[in-house]
Amino acid sequence: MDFEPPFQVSYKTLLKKATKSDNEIFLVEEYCELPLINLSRLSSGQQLERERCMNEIADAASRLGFFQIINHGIPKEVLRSISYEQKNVFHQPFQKKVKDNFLNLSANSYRWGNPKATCLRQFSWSEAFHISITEIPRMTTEYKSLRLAIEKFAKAVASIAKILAEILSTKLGIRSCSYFQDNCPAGSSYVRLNRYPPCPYSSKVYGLIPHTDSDFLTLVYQDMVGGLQLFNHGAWFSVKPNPDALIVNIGDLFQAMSNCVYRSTKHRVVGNTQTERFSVAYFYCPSNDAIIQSFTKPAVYRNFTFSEYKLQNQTDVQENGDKIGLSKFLL
Ligand SMILES: O=C(O)CCC(=O)C(=O)O
Ligand SMILES: [Fe+2]
Repeated sequence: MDFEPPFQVSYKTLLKKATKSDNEIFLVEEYCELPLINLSRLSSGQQLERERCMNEIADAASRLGFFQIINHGIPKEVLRSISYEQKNVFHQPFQKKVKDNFLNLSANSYRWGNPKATCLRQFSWSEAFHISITEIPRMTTEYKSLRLAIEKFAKAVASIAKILAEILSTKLGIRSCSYFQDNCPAGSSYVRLNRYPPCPYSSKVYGLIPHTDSDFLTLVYQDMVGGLQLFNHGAWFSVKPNPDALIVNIGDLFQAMSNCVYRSTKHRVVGNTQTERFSVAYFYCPSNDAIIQSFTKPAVYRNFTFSEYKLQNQTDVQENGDKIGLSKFLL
């Protein structure tokens, strides 16, 4: 199939190790029931219902760093349309997808595998379009329906991200917090379209390597294939797909800002030998010069700007093949 990235050819030496290794590291049997939060209660006329809903959100963010939301208000059509369009774009010929001006996005927007990986555990058997919200309007008209689908999805999810961020900061005891309003303009966030092609070594090679997200919050819409796993109390658990839910996870910036009250939980994706998998992630981020500081004292991490954080992560990936993250900013 001409749309498949040439993993086997380009990463031959690395993948040879997978055929030799009999270390089946991803056989996770256990499912993790993510807290399922009904967001419609936020607009309930009853104060008690609203309070309960907000407490559940804060509780899930601190216990697990992951939860699911239902009745989130995103029209089914918006989700159906982004799913359809992302499948279509990933099924374009590989030679087209790798061209710098494909979709008229910035270079390096399309990613596959990991050119910096020096060993299997740094390698991801997946492809993605990483898109800054500011780039969406200039996407090529040839893919107008994709552009519209991303635009609608991003707009709907952005408003949920902002509401969740404000609830989480209120629950830290911060009153009338305008931080997100002031520091997270719509254009600073990102959408990432993910595709996990069938992988012949799926029990030995990651779909997406274990990582934490470098943002405040991530919202993910996934198909029904499954493969997302999270690390909790020393073990990996699979997340059961729910067609009506979006997954929310806390990113590093909220962990820093909350002095570790909210958890940026490590997660990964395990591929499938037979079936391709799709997901769309929305990363709720501040502007580059926003200062990330803890709301409460004493602080666990030193203050840093978002661009400083991204630069440090990039350097770490260059030098180690992997992100080190917040531990570099401990006081
Ligand atoms: O595909 C998924 O379910 C998760 C994707 C993810 O973790 C990411 O893009 O950061
Ligand atoms: Fe992630």
